Amino acid sequence: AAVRQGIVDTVQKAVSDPQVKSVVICGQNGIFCGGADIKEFGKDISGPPLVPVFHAIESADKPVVAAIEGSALGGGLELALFCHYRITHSKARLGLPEVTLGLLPAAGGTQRLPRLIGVPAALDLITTGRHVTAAEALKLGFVDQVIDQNTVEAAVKFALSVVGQSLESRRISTLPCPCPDADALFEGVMQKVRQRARGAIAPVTCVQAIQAAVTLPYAQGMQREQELMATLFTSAQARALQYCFFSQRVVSRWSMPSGARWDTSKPKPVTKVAVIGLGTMGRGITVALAQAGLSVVAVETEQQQMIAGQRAVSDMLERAAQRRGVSSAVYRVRYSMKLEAVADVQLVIEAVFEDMVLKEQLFKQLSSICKADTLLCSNTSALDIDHLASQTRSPQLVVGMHFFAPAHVMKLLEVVHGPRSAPQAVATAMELGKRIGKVSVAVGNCRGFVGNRMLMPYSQEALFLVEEGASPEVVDRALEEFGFPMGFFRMSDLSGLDVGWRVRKADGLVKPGQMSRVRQGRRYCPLGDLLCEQGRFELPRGYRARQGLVSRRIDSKEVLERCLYSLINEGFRILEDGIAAGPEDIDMIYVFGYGWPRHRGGPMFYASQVGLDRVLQALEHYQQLHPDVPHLQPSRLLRKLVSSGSPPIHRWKEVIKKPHSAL
Ligand SMILES: CCCCCCCCCCCCC/C=C/C(=O)SCCNC(=O)CCNC(=O)[C@H](O)C(C)(C)COP(=O)(O)OP(=O)(O)OC[C@H]1O[C@@H](n2cnc3c(N)ncnc32)[C@H](O)[C@@H]1OP(=O)(O)O
Repeated sequence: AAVRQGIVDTVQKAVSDPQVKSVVICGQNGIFCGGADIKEFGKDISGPPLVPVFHAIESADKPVVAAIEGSALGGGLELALFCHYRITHSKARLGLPEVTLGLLPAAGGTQRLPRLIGVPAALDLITTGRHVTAAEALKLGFVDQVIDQNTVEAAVKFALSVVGQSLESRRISTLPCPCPDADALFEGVMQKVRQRARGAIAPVTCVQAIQAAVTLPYAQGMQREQELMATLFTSAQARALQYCFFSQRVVSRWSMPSGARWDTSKPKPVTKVAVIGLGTMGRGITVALAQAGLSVVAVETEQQQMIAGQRAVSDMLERAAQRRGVSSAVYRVRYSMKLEAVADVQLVIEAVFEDMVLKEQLFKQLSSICKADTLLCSNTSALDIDHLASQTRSPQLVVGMHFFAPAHVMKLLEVVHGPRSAPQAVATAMELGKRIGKVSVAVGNCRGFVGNRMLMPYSQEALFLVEEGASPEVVDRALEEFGFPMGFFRMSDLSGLDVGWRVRKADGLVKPGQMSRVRQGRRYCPLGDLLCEQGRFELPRGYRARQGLVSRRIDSKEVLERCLYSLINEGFRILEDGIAAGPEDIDMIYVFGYGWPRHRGGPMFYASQVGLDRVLQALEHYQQLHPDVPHLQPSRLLRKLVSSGSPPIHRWKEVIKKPHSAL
């Protein structure tokens, strides 16, 4: 509000003072403007409206120049688009990212950008919200000059040089908005956006607003923009997306149950890293590290795997180099078939087959080969980090670094601390994650950590629903309509049914050829095992008949409640156990690692929006119907939160109080 008031007062003064011949608008400390303060959005917005004063800038009879350094995003770029000229530093980033916050650029962005750069380019920028470089902005035509020197000085010089020149063609509101074949264009774009948006309303509303720029005169288009913004501004999706924006930053300020924190633990410098194992995960991890400029030693002891792995890594790096317009020689990867090659690295990431005995041996060997202060990390997706640590001479230097496939693409990294992991080891892994562009979340050590632990009840419910009569398609359709890119069954098919089968075997749950539906004292569905054993895909009907199960009609409400609420319930247990520091950590893991739709904020945020009492009631209802399913038993924390009046999510920590490690 204070910035808006400052802009209004100063612009009015500058425009009306006859002694002022031209005006330059710049930001402080090398940043033009990151846009509206998102924290103001939840409340009643105070301070003056900006659009009228922005129009006063455009209609001024003296040149107004934006000097853009750092960022010009959202309302910041919209302000610049009202200026007559835009001079930009080469390192600046520009964009209209409102769609990522569940909004649209409502200070004229949807009406003015298409007039300046054409409808197709504006549609791309506004519906994706992507940031562009100054060079791309120049090419697209929404900045006038890109410079490497002092931007404000250059803008002042320029502003003085154009005093007295006609400003007619510089007023974007007066430009036409031509769009040949508009109907076909918008129909095609709308279809594409709907498909990509998976239920998010903001991208679709952005398209409607841009369409108004084509079909309506400027003033009416501006009014339509306001009306459409009003439908988004207080929406649940906007709240969820803005929660995600802040949560992504909250999780970087990690803490451990011991009290160790991000701001009191200093990471160790890391320049040279080793990756052990060149399977799918090892390849992706090697590429991610090399792309971030680290020197990587990739070790694989099996010759065929080494040949295939080396080729795959080289291909990926070659493509990355082409995209960046550099030679692939900038990437430093050395390959070796001997473990001794890791002797001088500062950090090792083990990515061998998911087998505890194999990993135990490897950690023992690494502990004797590596320097005493080398950090030893495991990419295991579920195994006990503390047990691996106990194989080494420095257990405090062992942490989990759980990547998600494909590791050079997926944004999530779970950094797993065991009870003995030193804060510095966690700080180093978190810092490395940040350096390679990951959203890193620090979590405690338990079976499956956070993400996979919560996936267990979710996947079991999906299978139980099929036992009871739902087809895999019905389950997947409900989950995909909710916003997941893939339902449980499609996801399992893609990642390989044998992956889960191997985990269940290791847990002693698989009894080949046996149909028993109770294992280890609880309900179990052997369908997945039977599929793997027999290689069959049309199994459920015959299976139900053999088991004497009577099929019933299952609707998408039940699919969602049973799959999602049981996953959420496990999330509450994770919070109770101190495995995750807060609900934001769980939510970012699900948004960045498991395809949870971002516009629904993550499972814990979703629970808070549905209403904790409703989640509790539904769990109680299903638990009565299925008393042999322990994961439907509502967690203590959920009950405690409901009996504390279901506080908003940012106040859950007060109810959780002192977290403790279960181990
Ligand atoms: C002068 C014009 C103002 C416009 C005012 C408009 C008033 C509203 C009426 C009209 C409505 C028009 C519609 C306009 C809507 C918008 O403008 S929505 C906002 C659009 N902008 C963004 O989405 C930018 C978001 N921020 C970023 O992308 C990045 O933060 C950055 C700016 C590129 C900087 O990145 P980096 O250097 O990596 O720092 P970070 O760690 O990300 O951020 C530092 C801290 O700043 C907080 N923060 C950043 N942006 C905002 C923001 N827009 N609002 C509130 N807070 C923000 C961020 O949370 C960090 O905080 P801490 O975690 O506490 O350190």
